[in-house]
Parts: sequence; structure tokens; C-alpha cells
Amino acid sequence: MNPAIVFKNVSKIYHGQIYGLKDINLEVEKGDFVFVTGHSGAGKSTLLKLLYRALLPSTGEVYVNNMNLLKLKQKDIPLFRRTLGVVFQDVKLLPRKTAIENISLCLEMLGLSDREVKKRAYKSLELVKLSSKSRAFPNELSGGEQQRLAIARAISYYPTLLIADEPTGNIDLKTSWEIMSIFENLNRMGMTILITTHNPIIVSKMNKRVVQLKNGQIESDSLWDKPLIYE
Ligand SMILES: Nc1ncnc2c1ncn2[C@@H]1O[C@H](COP(=O)(O)OP(=O)(O)OP(=O)(O)O)[C@@H](O)[C@H]1O
Repeated sequence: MNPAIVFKNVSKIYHGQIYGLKDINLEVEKGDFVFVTGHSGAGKSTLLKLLYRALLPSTGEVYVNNMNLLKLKQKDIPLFRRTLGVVFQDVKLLPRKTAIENISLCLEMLGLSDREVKKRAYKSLELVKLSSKSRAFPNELSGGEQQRLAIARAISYYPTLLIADEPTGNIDLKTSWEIMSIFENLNRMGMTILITTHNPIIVSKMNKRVVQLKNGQIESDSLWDKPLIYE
């Protein structure tokens, strides 16, 4: 087996003294769907940043899609980032570009033909059920639609791994379920999904693997099997 993600004895220490993560060991198999939870300051963002190589570990090794991120050469970083899609909490959409342009602009940077860019951009919008809003500007979209557009942009590269930072952080529960069902569909299509969230209702109803962080360490790692106490 070649896991999608491997953390081997990973610690991240900020300013030589603050532990963001402490001796983490974690494997995520290809095709898994994993939530990472934990209180504020538990280390969720640090873990994500290590995954997309915005940070390097202080000790230990991180592998994503079989690449040792410590050994990745600077010139290979853009290529590496295309193997994973990232959905940020603040959606980072370009305000003066339409939905379809927000996606196409990223794809154009890959050097794809105009035809391929168009095909992938429309396909991505279709996957997040936003085809009817292709010409809308971000400020003409609801919070949930903006989040869906951010997902469409992240999957337009056809990544095998999709990671999302609090993707339901700023939206209501009903819209959150719509977003979760999109992640589930992408997972069924074979994409590995890793999502950080604070939201216990989402976690308790989705029945997925849950990695719970506390003070930079893994407190528990199991399938969610607790009773639904947040109804
Ligand atoms: N750039 C930084 N410099 C110093 N300390 C940092 C830095 N980033 C994070 N930390 C510290 O590392 C620890 C983990 O932070 P992290 O942001 O990963 O937690 P989190 O679980 O994502 O929190 P939140 O849910 O509030 O976003 C915290 O103690 C935090 O103060």
C-alpha cells in the first residue's frame, strides 16, 4: 500500500519553544475520508500547513502522495501542489472575476489548451452543482456557493488528495450538509479527503474516521462511534 499521507514522528516547534505539533504519527490511506478535530490551538492548521508544505517539520518526516516533503526541491513545489487540492477557510476568490474565470485562471497556469481549460472548469462547477452560476461574480454568490466555488477551483487540477480547512466554518448547518455531500461524492469518485473542523454535529453524523488533536498530539484516532448527542 502507498498511503496518501504519512507523518513520521513529526514535531513542529515555533520560535524554538512553542509546540504546534508534538511527535505525530499518522497514516491516511488513498481513498480515505478523515476529519481532524480539536480545540483552538490543538494543531489543526499546523498539520494542514505541513501537508501543503507551507511549513516544514522541525523534526520527523511528512510524505504526501509518496513525496518526502523535506526533500522536495524548490522547483518541484508547484508541481507537488497540483497533486493536492486545498480549500482555505477564507475562500480566497478573485472578486473581479466570474465563477468560471476564477477556475480557468488557475488552469491556464498549467499550460493546458483553451479547450481543456474550459472542459475542466465546467466539469468542476458541475461537480459542485454550481453550473447555473458560472457567470456570477463572487459577491453575487451566497457563502455556501462561494465555498462550493472554492472547492470547484481546488478540484479543477484533478488532485488525488483534497484538504480543507474548516470548510463549513462560516456557513449555516443546512448549507454545511450540502458541502459535506459534495465531499462525499468526491470521495466516492476516489479522492482522498482530509477536513479540519470544530463542528461536532458534522463529525458525529458523518461516520468517518476522526483524528482528534489536543495540545499538538493525537488524543484519539478512530471511526466515529459515539452516540449522537448534538441533535
Ligand atoms: N506562526 C506561529 N508562531 C508561533 N506559534 C504558533 C504559530 N502558529 C501556531 N502557533 C501555535 O501553535 C499551536 C497550534 O496552533 P494551530 O494554529 O495549529 O492550532 P489550530 O488547532 O489550528 O487552532 P484554531 O482552531 O484556533 O485555528 C498553538 O499553540 C499556536 O499558538
